[in-house]
Amino acid sequence: MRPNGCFGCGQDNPYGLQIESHWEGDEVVCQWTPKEYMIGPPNYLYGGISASLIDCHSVNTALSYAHKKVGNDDKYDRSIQMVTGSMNLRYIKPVPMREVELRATVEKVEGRKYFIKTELQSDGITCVRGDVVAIQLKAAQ
Ligand SMILES: CCCCCCCC(=O)SCCNC(=O)CCNC(=O)[C@H](O)C(C)(C)COP(=O)(O)OP(=O)(O)OC[C@H]1O[C@@H](n2cnc3c(N)ncnc32)[C@H](O)[C@@H]1OP(=O)(O)O
Repeated sequence: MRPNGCFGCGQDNPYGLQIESHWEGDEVVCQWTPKEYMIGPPNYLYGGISASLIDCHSVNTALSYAHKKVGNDDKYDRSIQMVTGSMNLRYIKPVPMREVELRATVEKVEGRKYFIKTELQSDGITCVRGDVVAIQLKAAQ
């Protein structure tokens, strides 16, 4: 989707995280590498960055799923808009300052609410687990 200034996924935001999420079977996956200034505790990623990664990846999963539901797999429809309604995170292990992988699944959809489960992994080990409710905006329906 262009133009896109979103801090999480916007390719047009030079200060953002610029994540790229794609389907892999029933999961939406993203590989991403932190910049050195995104550090929190010594040698580990700042927790707020993990939160932002999970937030944006989850909302984009819901957004893409909503497109698929109406048979639109490849073209961004600006009338379908999502925001984060709530997000619950469990920080299980500190996240090393190297490539991470995000893996999201759509757990269920209730009306305009999309329940997304996302794991942030490092070397295949789950470090942060997120439960996100993305809400489709009314005006977009
Ligand atoms: C380009 C890619 C975009 C990526 C975006 C990255 C993620 C973001 O940063 S989004 C920004 C952060 N989020 C926000 O600013 C959202 C602010 N909140 C709002 O705008 C509104 O409260 C909004 C849209 C969530 C809900 O408002 P509204 O559409 O009027 O909802 P409403 O009619 O009251 O409720 C609809 C349903 O959602 C539920 N709901 C409402 N708010 C929440 C919430 N915060 N958490 C969970 N469920 C909620 C309601 O219970 C209701 O459920 P049900 O139908 O079962 O009764």
